[in-house]
Amino acid sequence: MSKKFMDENFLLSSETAIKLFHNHAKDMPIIDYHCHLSPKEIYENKTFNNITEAWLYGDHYKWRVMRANGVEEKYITGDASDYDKFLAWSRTVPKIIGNPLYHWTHLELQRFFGVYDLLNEANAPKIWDEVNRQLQGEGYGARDLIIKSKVTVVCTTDDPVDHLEYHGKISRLSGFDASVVPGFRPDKALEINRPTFKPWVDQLSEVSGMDVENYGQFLEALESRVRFFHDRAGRVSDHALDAVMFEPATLEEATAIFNKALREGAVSESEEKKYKGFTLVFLGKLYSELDWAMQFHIHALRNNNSVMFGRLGPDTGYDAINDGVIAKPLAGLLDALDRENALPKTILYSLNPNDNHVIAGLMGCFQGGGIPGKIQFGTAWWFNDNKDGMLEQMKTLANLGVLSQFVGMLTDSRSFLSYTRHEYFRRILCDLVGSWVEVGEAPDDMELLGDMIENICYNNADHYFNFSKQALVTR
Ligand SMILES: O=C(O)[C@@H](O)[C@H](O)[C@H](O)C(=O)CO
Repeated sequence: MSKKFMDENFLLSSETAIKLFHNHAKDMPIIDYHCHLSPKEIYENKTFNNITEAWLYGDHYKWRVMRANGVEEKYITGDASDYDKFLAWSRTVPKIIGNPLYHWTHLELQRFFGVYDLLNEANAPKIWDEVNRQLQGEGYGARDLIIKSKVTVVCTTDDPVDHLEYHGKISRLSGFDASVVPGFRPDKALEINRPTFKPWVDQLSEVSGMDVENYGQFLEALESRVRFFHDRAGRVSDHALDAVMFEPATLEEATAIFNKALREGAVSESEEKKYKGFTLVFLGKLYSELDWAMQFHIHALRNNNSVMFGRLGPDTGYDAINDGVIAKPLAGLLDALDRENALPKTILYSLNPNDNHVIAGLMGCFQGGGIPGKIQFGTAWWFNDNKDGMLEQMKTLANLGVLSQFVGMLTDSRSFLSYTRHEYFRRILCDLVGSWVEVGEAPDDMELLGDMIENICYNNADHYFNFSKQALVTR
């Protein structure tokens, strides 16, 4: 007798797993410590005219499988009607069994709209009408969906030159109990060989109100933005290290490379490694002083389709997994900070699962300071954000580190309906731990295991990030 599709015990294959999920995971709140939601849309409590707006306007995960299913681009990012785009998605969903989007799509229909029908072309008209009726009613604005999902903290991803005006506006809202805090994403300060570098330096000067004519002034202005974010409840940085580039460098070397980049443009690979090495150590020391968590998202191979990059820009479903050597440069970077007693709390993610043991191994080299889980092996990211990837990441972490100190899941999403990814993760986590009990590899001690589950679902992140959970009134 096959198990009912996505019932209340979805992904739970033992009595222990069922008890752990329903009694310890299901009702825990959520700290979404990395996502790409728009602070403006949160402040404006953006509503959605239809499910295409909520589902398909920005989700490159869905765009990617639609293309693979043969859907023409006009029905993905083009000028087709919202209904026709929804129909195209409805035709795609029955074809993506085995892909997490099949589960996420039905979880979102179940949890936010009480719709338990399968999404397919035949049911599409009925689901379109019912879901849109609800979306156009009360309680489906961006902030409503955050509260409905029991989210206490949303950490967005923001450029250092961002004014964070919407974070300030949100913090002054009455009756909205979630905190929306900025995430410091200084990629444009690091990517010295990209065309964005010099224009960004000019922006930094303008926004900071400081002259930036040399590297020392650049670092001062960058520091002023870190402190600007900190004053507005920022406690997390995020770096996309598509390749881990690190070489030790002196201030004089980094200064000369910075000046060369501004004067001549391109610098050599070795110069780029030295510049990034010095600048990342500078920032890491600041993060450590301010007790921030530093995130490294490693090994994305971005914008591989140059034609579509030209048409649609980044984060549009044309990225892939990079490969390369990360162990030695990453070890060098972490050690450079640790030697100065300035290694901050750090979360290491790699898009390449071949790096899992490298990261989990390195993680163990730099724990300490009395901080539980100071160095984290980050949750399964992007192409790994599926049942197999999550299990692989958690088993590797358990085998090489301390799973009980894991800060758990994040959405990394641009959609306000993605919070069911936390439920998906929690079910997988409970089934993994439950499976150990079923075969006698873990004690059937529901108090011990229940605490472990609740900590991974929420409490660890609460302690680790120490976000302010009061609505913040910023200056
Ligand atoms: O670098 C990023 O943060 C983005 O590429 C992001 O990770 C990606 O677009 C995504 O959302 C993966 O889940």
